[in-house]
Amino acid sequence: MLPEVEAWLDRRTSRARDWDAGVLAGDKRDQRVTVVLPARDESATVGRIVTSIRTALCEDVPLVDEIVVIDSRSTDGTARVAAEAGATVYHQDAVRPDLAGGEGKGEALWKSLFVATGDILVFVDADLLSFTPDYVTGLLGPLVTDPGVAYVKACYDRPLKGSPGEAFNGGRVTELVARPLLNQYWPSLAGFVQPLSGEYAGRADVLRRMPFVSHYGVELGLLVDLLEAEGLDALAQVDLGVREHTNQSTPDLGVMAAQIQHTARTRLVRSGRLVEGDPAATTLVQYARGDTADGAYVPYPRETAISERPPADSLVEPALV
Ligand SMILES: O=c1ccn([C@@H]2O[C@H](COP(=O)(O)OP(=O)(O)O)[C@@H](O)[C@H]2O)c(=O)[nH]1
Ligand SMILES: O=C(O)[C@@H](COP(=O)(O)O)O[C@H]1O[C@H](CO)[C@@H](O)[C@H](O)[C@H]1O
Repeated sequence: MLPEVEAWLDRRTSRARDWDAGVLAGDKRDQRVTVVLPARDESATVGRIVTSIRTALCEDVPLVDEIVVIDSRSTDGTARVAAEAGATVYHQDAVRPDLAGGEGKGEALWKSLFVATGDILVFVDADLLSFTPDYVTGLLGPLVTDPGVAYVKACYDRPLKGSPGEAFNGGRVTELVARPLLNQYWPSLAGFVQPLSGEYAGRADVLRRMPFVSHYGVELGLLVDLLEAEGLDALAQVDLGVREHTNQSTPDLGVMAAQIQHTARTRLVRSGRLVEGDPAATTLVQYARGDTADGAYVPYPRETAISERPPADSLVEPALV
């Protein structure tokens, strides 16, 4: 491990219990805080998370000023559930409709930059099964108290359903793809225990200067780009204990893995560390047994291409007509 990473781990790692919501509510002064939940078909979990944030961190303690849910083309009533729980809900395609064409989680997060009013934005996945308000309090701690911190990632144990005791059985793409890639090409980021964690927070003005990769490339893209733009010491992590969420299937994580590999490749090419000859293929052929009598395998081509939205600040707001 690089000496700078060892020093960073010591200096820039804290724990949720180090931070008190009431104290931070006072310390934040006139800074507004928005919690953003990107949600695609999360009606089973989004309501409890929004209610938990609203009651504990808006009503009981005035730490959070706004809860935004970006409805990411849900078909299960997510928007209604989130609104009934007290969130302000925006459909991702209804935000800046003049900017059509983005896809996936990264698009939902990028669109939140055009509607969230916070000076500090906290991103929380809407499929969490273990959410508690100190997830938000912990992520806010370093940002509210240290102007030198621009971005904070959660870290936690990630047990996988069916293997509750194993802290790192979950985060399969992290362990099999992202962590190896980061250690090979961005060893300064080796101190992040959960580089793909879906809970993180940042200063809105900094995030508005960053490009957002589409789909599931957004977390790796932001981490690598923020390292370059802001430097390692502007980044921090907070130990939130344990995180459980609705896990995707392994084939679906294969698509996620390919999107993350594409994201890493674009950054390596952009920085001149990799010369791209023929462009990488973006079709991932997966397999399943067909329903024919002989049960032969059937190929399932999956699209893994990523795209990238420019920094929000680089776009001129549409003229008011
Ligand atoms: O097109 C998408 C895909 C995902 N998500 C949300 O992004 C978060 C993380 O996605 P997911 O749970 O699919 O990823 P995982 O946690 O399984 O890696 C969840 O709140 C999803 O609802 C989204 O808003 N739009
Ligand atoms: O960390 C991971 O390997 C993946 C999959 O986690 P699991 O193996 O389902 O626990 O989950 C994360 O990665 C996504 C891509 O960055 C994020 O968008 C998710 O929020 C995060 O849960």
